Amino acid sequence: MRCKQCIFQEIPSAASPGNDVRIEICPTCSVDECKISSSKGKKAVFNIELITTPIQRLIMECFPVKIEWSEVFGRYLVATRDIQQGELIFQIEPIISGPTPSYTEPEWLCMSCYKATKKKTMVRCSDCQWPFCSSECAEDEVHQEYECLVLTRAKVLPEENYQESITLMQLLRCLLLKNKDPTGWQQIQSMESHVEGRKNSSNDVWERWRKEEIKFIRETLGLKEFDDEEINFVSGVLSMNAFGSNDIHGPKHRHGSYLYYLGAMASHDCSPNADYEVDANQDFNLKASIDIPKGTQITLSYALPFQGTLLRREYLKDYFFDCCCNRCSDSTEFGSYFSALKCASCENGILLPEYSLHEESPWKCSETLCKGLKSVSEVSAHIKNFETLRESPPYVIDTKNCLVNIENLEELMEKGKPIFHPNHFCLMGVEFELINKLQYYLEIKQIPMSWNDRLLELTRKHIDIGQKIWHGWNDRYGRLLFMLQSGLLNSLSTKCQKDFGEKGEADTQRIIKDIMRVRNEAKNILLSKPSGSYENQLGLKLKLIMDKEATEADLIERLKKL
Ligand SMILES: C[S@@+](CC[C@H](N)C(=O)[O-])C[C@H]1O[C@@H](n2cnc3c(N)ncnc32)[C@H](O)[C@@H]1O
Repeated sequence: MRCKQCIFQEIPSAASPGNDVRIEICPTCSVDECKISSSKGKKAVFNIELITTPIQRLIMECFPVKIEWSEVFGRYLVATRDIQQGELIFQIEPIISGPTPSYTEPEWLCMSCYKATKKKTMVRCSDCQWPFCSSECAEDEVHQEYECLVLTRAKVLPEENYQESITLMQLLRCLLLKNKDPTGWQQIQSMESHVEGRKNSSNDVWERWRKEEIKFIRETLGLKEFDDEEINFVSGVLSMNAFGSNDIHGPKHRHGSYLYYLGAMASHDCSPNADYEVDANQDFNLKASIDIPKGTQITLSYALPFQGTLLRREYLKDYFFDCCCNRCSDSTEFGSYFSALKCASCENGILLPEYSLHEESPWKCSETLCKGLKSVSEVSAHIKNFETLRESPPYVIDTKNCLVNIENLEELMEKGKPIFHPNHFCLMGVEFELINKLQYYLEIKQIPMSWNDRLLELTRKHIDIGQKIWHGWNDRYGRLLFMLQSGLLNSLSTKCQKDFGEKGEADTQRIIKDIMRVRNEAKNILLSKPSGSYENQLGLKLKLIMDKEATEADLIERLKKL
């Protein structure tokens, strides 16, 4: 039997027969007796066999997480030792993965890597005719061993109902685990599926979808061995536990969905202390965004951290819990005022919910003498109206004419300013788009000084507010630091042309120090991202620059030559 914590140490003990063994801890790890119990209140057992396979590739001697259980969270991950910011906590292989439909890509997806594949150049499976982007991908064993035979036998071609079939492909693969991979199947059986919650939900989308799934598996594919309940359960597991590939900025986005046993144990927090990446091998990499002390719960964000509390909590209802994390409990969201509105009844007041965890709470003005008040539906309507405006011409992204876009984005923000606090997520969402546009102009060296100043102003603001709501290392923070250093460098090169070595020298030295500091942090964050991702490419670019300009003196030399 292996140690529950580090997984690697064999424990000399008489394991009880069957799969469920009492948890034992090796002397290296020795901590208190584990208190894991199942959510259904069964006795405290944990099937260690279930987690040995996916983590064989772990290189750590002592495993840095353990699973605990509470009434509120169900099972969750806890740090078994201090974990450092940026550290890879663990890396695991998926139980199973599958494609997810893409509403942005007009092409089909490769059944192996899930990237969009051009119909002209794709390779079809010689048996079932489903698409692959290359002959290498067409060798995919999962496809051959799992759905290929079923699709061939049922004569289901990609040409027919492609969107529906592709949406259900991972469900099919999961169900086929039952015979193909009993360990994976057992892992799935232990996962949260909220079957009852989905059944009783007032949202009739679940019900309609449930019928579609059953029809596809049992009728279209003829797999009568799976009954409604089983299909329902596995579908719930996928909805609650699967991870999307988060490489949306990469050169070729994978439209994939991945199920990981230990990954699925991470609980949610709107200001999480960890982040994940699905790497090129489809492995799940859990990384610490901040220092995580021993005994702390390790959390991910299931919702978008760059949305306000109302929207995040609404989204999390699909996971069947009301989020009560520290960020949701604090109406100011750690002093960021990310959801705050301006009071319409006085000059300086801001509107915030009186009771932040209470859905129907009125939003009240912060000024003691002001009676300014809005209902939650009025607040939601403001957000909805602004989002609708943002998605309508001329404010939608116009890739052909970026110049108009910058002016339009500024104009859109002007429209929101009378309603929202300057740090409101609606305004900051538009600002972030603006930052990216300005950065584009900076890269092609067509940025006037006034735009560079705007880029610096916005980047600093987004770093400051972003770190309040999502502390530490994350993709957005890394990208913002990259933009900040290039904006600073640009301002310095213009400044140097004017007064290098004269009255502005102290100022120049300060900016140079700033650039070196920002570059170092940006490089560390960006290079920790999976190779091939947009962030990693930025990191490599920065590394090249930093190799040439390793010291402040190198940077000054370069500036002098400009
Ligand atoms: C991906 S699973 C996490 C593992 C799950 N707790 C288990 O025991 O299998 C997601 C589910 O965990 C629970 N959960 C996660 N984070 C939570 C939180 N912050 N508050 C309450 N429940 C949470 C919810 O039931 C949610 O649907």
